[in-house]
Amino acid sequence: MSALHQKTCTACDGSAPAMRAQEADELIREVPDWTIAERNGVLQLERVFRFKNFRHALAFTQQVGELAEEANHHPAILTEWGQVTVTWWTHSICGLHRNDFIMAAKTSKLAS
Ligand SMILES: C[C@H](O)[C@H](O)[C@H]1CNC2=NC(N)=NC(=O)C2=N1
Repeated sequence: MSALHQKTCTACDGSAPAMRAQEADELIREVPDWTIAERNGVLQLERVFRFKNFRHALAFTQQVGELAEEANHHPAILTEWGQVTVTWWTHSICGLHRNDFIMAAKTSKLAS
């Protein structure tokens, strides 16, 4: 089976059920640098990427934005001096979908 970062997001029209915590706990093993957070009852995937200054953080932000546009799947991104916090979840289902784990793996690949 190919690695998660090589997979493509599938269409998610909002009819798919949000992933349960147990399933998310299994998939997180494939993206161990990411954390599952719950905000307002919504499970999300989050990782902080560190950079040496704001310019590098901004360049990474742009790369993540391009990745998101290609996949038509979009994260929340907080860009600060020296760090970028990327948060993935699927808005249409108010929770996690396999797509979020694929995007997390692709995001990590950008930074490696
Ligand atoms: C119409 C368009 O396909 C949708 O609004 C997409 C865009 N990007 C998205 N990104 C994320 N993270 N979740 C969504 O449900 C989502 N929906």
